[in-house]
Amino acid sequence: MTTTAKTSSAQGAPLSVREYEPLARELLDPVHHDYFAGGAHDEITLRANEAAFARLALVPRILRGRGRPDLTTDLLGRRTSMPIVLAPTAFHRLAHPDAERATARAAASTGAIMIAAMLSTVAVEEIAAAARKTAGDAQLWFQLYVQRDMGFTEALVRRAEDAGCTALVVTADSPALGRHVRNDRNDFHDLPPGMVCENLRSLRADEPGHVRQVDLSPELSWDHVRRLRAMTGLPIVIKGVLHPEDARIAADLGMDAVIVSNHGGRQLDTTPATVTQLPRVLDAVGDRIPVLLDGGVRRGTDVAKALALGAAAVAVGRPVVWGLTVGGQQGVEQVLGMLRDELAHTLTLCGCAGPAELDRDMVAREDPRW
Ligand SMILES: Cc1cc2nc3c(=O)[nH]c(=O)nc-3n(C[C@H](O)[C@H](O)[C@H](O)COP(=O)(O)O)c2cc1C
Ligand SMILES: CCCCC(=O)C(=O)O
Repeated sequence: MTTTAKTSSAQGAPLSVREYEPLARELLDPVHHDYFAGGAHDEITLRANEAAFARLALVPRILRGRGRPDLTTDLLGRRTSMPIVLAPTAFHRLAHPDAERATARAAASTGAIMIAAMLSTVAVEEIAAAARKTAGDAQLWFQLYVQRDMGFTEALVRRAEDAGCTALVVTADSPALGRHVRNDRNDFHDLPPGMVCENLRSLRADEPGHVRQVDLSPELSWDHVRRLRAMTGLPIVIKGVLHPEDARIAADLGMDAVIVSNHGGRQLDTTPATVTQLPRVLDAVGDRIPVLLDGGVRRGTDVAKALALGAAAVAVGRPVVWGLTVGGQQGVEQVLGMLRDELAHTLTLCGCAGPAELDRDMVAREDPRW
């Protein structure tokens, strides 16, 4: 095998997930690229998420004769093809005209769970229809920013239920919108003409689905979540957990899972990298409810590290947007396929028959003094 081949995207098809980013950047309006790529304030957390994975080392086991790994995973009582979920990301029409429909088809054809964003540019019913047409058993979770107007929140929940979504993902790290220097500089605060948040459309003429209609409020509390719990039989996942105590409260209130997330570094800057905070959250609730993680997952080895520490699954945000931008449905399929194949390869090299065979002893922290 030669080792001269350049892996740069200029040489042909991308060979790694990261190689999709510069390709997407070439295609996107620079203002929209900044929106997708950016993080809050100094983007310290944005960088920290990826850097923390690089500081962890995998310690493989040898000669265990495990054969080819099986990636199938149970999440919230249902089987999924792999422990890699599509994180909710808003505004897919900025990336590709097929928008969330393409993402949903790609997730469905890969057998992966898509978390549809409340702020999607295609209505949840249409996203669900696209997914189901591709695979009858496609699983869609619905991400919700709980609105203080609980009547409106309930209307959204009913739409998600009626569309066949099988879980609600409540984003809890956004009592205010993160400040993005890039968006401020670009004066990007709403969608361009002709695009709206389809799930926010209402019959009122002054509410045609503008981003500014979204209520991100510091008044939101566990009380709202309790009311949501009483409102629906769907499993509820709390996204944006960093403090172990919050994970404990979520479990006490009957939540079905939590996602350790700092919103991809887009909310409070200087929060810890998610993978460094994961063990603390797992120590608090890991034996009670599944703990997922997102932020900075770019390689199968990153997935394996999070799983080895005890995550039930990971979610990916920006890589999906890059794939969508570059190739619509096919681009997202390629990105998901790469992560799946890299995870399978990593498990093989670690001597594991499946994600469940990874354990904490197989991850070591690289000591920077060595
Ligand atoms: C462009 C973009 C839009 C996002 N929109 C949402 C959203 O509407 N709701 C939400 O809960 N999280 C949103 N997120 C956060 C993601 O769900 C996820 O936490 C984050 O992207 C994970 O980090 P990663 O991009 O490094 O994979 C968004 C992230 C990005 C990059
Ligand atoms: C009001 C836009 C919020 C979408 C979002 O969550 C993000 O861009 O991170």
